[in-house]
Amino acid sequence: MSAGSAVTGVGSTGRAGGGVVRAVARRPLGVVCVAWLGLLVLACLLAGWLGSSPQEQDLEAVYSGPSAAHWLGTDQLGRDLLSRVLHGGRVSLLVVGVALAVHVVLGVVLGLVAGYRRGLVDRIVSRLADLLLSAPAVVILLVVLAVFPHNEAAAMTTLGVLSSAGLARVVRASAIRVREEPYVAAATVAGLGTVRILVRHVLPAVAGPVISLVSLVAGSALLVEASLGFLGLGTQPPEPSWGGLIADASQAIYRQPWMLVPTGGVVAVTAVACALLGDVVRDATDDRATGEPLSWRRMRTRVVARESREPAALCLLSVRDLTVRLADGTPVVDGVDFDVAAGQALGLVGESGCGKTMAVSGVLRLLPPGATVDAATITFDGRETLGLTEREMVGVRGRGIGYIGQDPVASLDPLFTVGDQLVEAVRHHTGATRRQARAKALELLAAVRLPDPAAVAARYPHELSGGMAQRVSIARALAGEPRLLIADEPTTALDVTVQAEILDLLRDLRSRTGMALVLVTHDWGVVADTCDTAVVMYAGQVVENTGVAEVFAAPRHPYTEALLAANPAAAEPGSRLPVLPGAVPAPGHWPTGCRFALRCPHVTTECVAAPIQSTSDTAGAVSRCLHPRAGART
Ligand SMILES: Nc1ncnc2c1ncn2[C@@H]1O[C@H](COP(=O)(O)OP(=O)(O)OP(=O)(O)O)[C@@H](O)[C@H]1O
Repeated sequence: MSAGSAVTGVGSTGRAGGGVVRAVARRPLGVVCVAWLGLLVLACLLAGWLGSSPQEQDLEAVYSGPSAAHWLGTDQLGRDLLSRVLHGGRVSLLVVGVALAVHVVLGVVLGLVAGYRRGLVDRIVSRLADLLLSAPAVVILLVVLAVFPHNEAAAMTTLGVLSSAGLARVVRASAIRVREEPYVAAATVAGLGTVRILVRHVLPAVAGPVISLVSLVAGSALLVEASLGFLGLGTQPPEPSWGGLIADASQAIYRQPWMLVPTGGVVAVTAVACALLGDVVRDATDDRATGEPLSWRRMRTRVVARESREPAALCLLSVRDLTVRLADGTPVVDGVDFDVAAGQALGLVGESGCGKTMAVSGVLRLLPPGATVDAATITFDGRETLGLTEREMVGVRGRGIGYIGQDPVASLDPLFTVGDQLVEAVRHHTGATRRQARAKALELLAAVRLPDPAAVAARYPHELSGGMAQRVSIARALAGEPRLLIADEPTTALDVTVQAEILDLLRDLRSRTGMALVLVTHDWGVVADTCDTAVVMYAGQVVENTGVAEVFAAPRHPYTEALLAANPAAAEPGSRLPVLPGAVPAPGHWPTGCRFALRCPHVTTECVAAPIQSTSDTAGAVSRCLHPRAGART
């Protein structure tokens, strides 16, 4: 996805992120519906002050039509209909509120948990939802009312439970979509716990569908309540309820047909207003769903520790024999070893599809659903991470290892301002008060060289340029003061000038904070300028691991040599750009022997006969080649 399209896609999301309320307020129909419902609720709440008592009888004026004394007329006992409609509304709206509260709490909690956690929880919730949706609601309501006669609260609670299944399904579907958004992955990498991510990032993003469906259910619940009252199963006379008033009016249909207008009218108009509001909210929030999910996802990764192999002593991060398999068992990273010392910068280099992203994702344990991580060891800061639970990994990510990705705008939650997101990260990592976190957030924005931090903090992600957004995501990654920052092609989506600024910033931060850096890139210029060590990957394997000066002076592996020769930055002006012919074999189609053999000008029969093992020279430089290039030390 180009930077431009990313900004556009997130921009539309961000616009709606200003709030469902603002989106609805821009639609006249929405304003009318909200105004009607708001006024009605207010009038019902103030019924005691607005009209006479609902039981006060005026036997001189039974069945009267609208008049100055009785704006909506009177009933069979001369009681004021306006007063009875408003007092009846209190009862009806209260029990509808009970149904909605149960509906929302159950539906949202079950839907969020099922959609976000997936697996067994999802299957259980889905089956439960199927069961509730197939249950005959009317029969169950009648049974409940038989057990609890005239208890509308019990009936409405049951209705809330039965209808929550539909909401749970809608929320589940939204949560599945939202959890694949890069900003949710970024929040996970920043070390935020599940509940916090659900409440802070997923819940606001599913607010649109939830409000839309709840409005529709409110209309239905109102009709059910009115029907129960009409059938005499609900609130009993002389206490007014909307259903009871309609029943009274229907009995006087020949004597005073007008009575049906205010009693039936208020129910009909309110139910229609709820339904229309649901439609308006759905239309207003539809464009919120347009953010394209990227490949980074929140995942439950199965981790397998192989037979022990010693991690490198004194290394901040030590990875041995890291293998990552997709859900179908296809390996995409195969036996990768590398070490990062404290304060060191390591460049992970290779063509697209070589497994660089998957290797760092394996370390962070953030992989596509169903993927597995096998390794002999992944030690961070002296601690083996393979045995850590997901909860313990949350502590490692963010505070121990920060992460910034390729698409900075997409990694920020479009629903919150930059300031909110930084304050959240700082508070999460440091436990600071809101005020302290705010001050720290501004410091971080200044540290990543953003002019006028206060103004930037007030902006939404879609109001930032790509370079600004990347600085913000670096600031957020720094909130936990990580000892290691993994930057996965952090400048891919940026133009050349901004690329240089961001790399300069990373170098500066590294020298100021002593933070180690793993930089995933395919740009040798970036490696030369920023890194101490180069790890070259090809078809899921490390084919060369050596110091940066050494790799430029004497590459050992023919792939490294070819990759360096194809570096456009080293091309002579006016000459044809060098290219590396052929393509990286796809995972699942790796040859048995040397994986570079098909593209290698030095290939021999023994290269293709059996897998090639890594060897290291006296200085510790590693290569995976039977015929290392001239100049290589032995
Ligand atoms: N979610 C996924 N599902 C299936 N295959 C995937 C997924 N993500 C990556 N792959 C495959 O895994 C292999 C390694 O991908 P990876 O993204 O790690 O490569 P990379 O070297 O980082 O490339 P790039 O520079 O393009 O990001 C590729 O063949 C890719 O197609």
